[in-house]
Amino acid sequence: MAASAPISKTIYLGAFAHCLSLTDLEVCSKGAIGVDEEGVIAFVERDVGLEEARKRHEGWGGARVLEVKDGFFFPGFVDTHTHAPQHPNTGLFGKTTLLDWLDQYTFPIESSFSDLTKAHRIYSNFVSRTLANGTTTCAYYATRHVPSTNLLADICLKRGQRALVGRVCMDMLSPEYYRDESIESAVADSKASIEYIRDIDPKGDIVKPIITPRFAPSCTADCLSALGKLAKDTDAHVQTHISENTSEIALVRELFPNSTSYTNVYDTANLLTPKTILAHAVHLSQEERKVIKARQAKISHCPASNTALTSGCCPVRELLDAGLTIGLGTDVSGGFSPSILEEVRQAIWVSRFVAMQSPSAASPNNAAKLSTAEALYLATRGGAAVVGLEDRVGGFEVGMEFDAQMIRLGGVPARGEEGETGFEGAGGPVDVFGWEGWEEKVEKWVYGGDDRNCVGVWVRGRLVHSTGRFEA
Ligand SMILES: O=c1[nH]c(=O)c2nc[nH]c2[nH]1
Ligand SMILES: [Zn+2]
Repeated sequence: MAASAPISKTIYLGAFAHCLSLTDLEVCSKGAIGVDEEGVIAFVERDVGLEEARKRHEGWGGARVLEVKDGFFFPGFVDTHTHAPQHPNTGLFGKTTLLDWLDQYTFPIESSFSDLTKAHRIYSNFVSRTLANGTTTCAYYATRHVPSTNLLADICLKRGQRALVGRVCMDMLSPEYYRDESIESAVADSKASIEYIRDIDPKGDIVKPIITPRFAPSCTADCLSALGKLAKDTDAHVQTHISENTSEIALVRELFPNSTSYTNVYDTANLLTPKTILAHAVHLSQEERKVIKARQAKISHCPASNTALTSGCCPVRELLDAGLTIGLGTDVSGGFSPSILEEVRQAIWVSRFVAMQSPSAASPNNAAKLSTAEALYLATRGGAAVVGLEDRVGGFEVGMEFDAQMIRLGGVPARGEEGETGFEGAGGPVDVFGWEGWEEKVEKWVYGGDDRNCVGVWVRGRLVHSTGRFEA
């Protein structure tokens, strides 16, 4: 499955689902998606069999055919915010909240990434884990070490996962043992990593660098400004955290007394650009939302993390209504899962908690609730827009690149045989009885599925993960 192996022209046959807009999920029970040798979608046919699809498309008679049985194709997920070095801490947060969690769990593990052997083991494992969960594009925080940050980019490129990889900058309020020595060294190290990543993938088709000030409390104003200048000079993406937790917001107020808001701290440093990803955005004021929209910066919604660290319930409907561009982020290891499907569920749950916070408990604010279609949109097209790939990935459209996952619901080995456990042999963790409509099958996958249902993953038409449960 080398990322550089040539690919053959393929017709992906069978059911597919994808989002047409925020609210509109198309589920096609009998489709044919033609993908050329460059991994670009050449045609999308609905309600046709193989012979009809071939007849309609000259030159596709000899194309390889890959049929999905008992399932459907779905666009690859986009994870707009996660921390690869925190993977060993997944599930470990106890009763901490953001600031004590950073000291207790996060800085110690991240600081150990000066060890390249350890970094190789953990990063390889995490990239495998995210791919196995259908993540075809991922915005990664690494650590402040240049060699291991570059190694993460190497691994993503080799495995064929699209990635934004960021070397973390932090020149204050972090422990002595894990801090940039100076603004100059923070900028020079960031530059070195940007250059390395642009060197290994000059067109940025698979991996790109992303400038990564950890968050305002761990960067001086001068460091933030220097990174804003670096973003301008290099036209690179930027990622940081914003307005995650109320104690953090109070700390920012204390550390930056001349700024009018958390958003204003980044805006003053010229860090809010159309290529900026702001993770969390739980407690933004109306004014901050307006500034972020005006700068066309993007939001990564990280519901599992926000609940685990009791940071708050992000009012996603309000952010959508304010016109902001939003994707989902696993935020491992604040978040407890590397799966964007899990974030889809968590985003839906959190929207319901927001709905139940309405003044009348007897009548929830239904407008706040995200539908399944909306959450899937955030996981695919929304995320693609957050990382600047909205014209290339996120849906099945002619001219887009084929980033996809094959979801199987039936026919996958069951966890028990009939008679022994009572399971009827349905696939993975989702029981399908045969009478469900396709929309219902998608719903069942969203609420009950996991990586056992994701049997194949493609990036630009190239197979990058397979469980061996289908014939390629
Ligand atoms: O969820 C988070 N994870 C982190 O590692 C982090 N650092 C600053 N703020 C943060 N928030
Ligand atoms: Zn984070």
